[in-house]
Amino acid sequence: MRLYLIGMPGAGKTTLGRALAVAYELPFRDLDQEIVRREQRSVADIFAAEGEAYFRQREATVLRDLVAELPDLVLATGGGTPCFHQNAEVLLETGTTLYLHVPVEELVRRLQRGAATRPLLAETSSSEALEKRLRETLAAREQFYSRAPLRCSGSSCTVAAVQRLLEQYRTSS
Ligand SMILES: Nc1ncnc2c1ncn2[C@@H]1O[C@H](COP(=O)(O)OP(=O)(O)OP(=O)(O)O)[C@@H](O)[C@H]1O
Ligand SMILES: O=C(O)C1=C[C@@H](O)[C@@H](O)[C@H](O)C1
Ligand SMILES: [Mg+2]
Repeated sequence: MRLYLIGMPGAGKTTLGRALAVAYELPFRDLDQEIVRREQRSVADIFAAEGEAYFRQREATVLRDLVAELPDLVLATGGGTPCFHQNAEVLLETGTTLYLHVPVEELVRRLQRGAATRPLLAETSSSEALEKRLRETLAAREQFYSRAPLRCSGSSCTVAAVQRLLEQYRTSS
């Protein structure tokens, strides 16, 4: 089985993905970390040196490589992954996608400290600016995120809750 976690930066894709991989005894990969490993430089450095278009190309390629390589997988995607290069179709066609929906106020709390190191949030100097950027980003991305057949919200995104969701989904489809 392949399980893909999508959602905004700070939604908890990596944290929950790791825990789900342990629970299901499946390999875990984090798409951002795989890109960093292959490029031998940070996401911020890739954006700074090559620009976003280059990063999106690498993201699309590494996603497809991982899918081809691993029939069993829990994958934490990057925040923008489903929004570029038909990646959403790859996710929908090759596994089960779960959208982690977290209110913007909570994302601001989680991201406030690390925003400077995130290329797309870097110039948000105040929490108001960060909140505005996150709201705009979510509004643009919701159409991609909401294609996921499974969704959990805020504090209900626990391992046990996702396991129940997956079980219901499997028996109904
Ligand atoms: N359910 C949760 N409740 C509260 N804090 C959480 C929860 N899940 C994750 N966090 C915290 O929120 C932050 C972001 O979590 P995480 O890195 O898992 O998110 P992500 O969706 O992978 O984000 P990124 O865009 O950086 O890849 C971390 O500091 C993490 O400890
Ligand atoms: O939301 C985004 O577009 C991004 C989120 C991160 O996971 C990284 O993939 C990168 O910083 C871009
Ligand atoms: Mg992550």
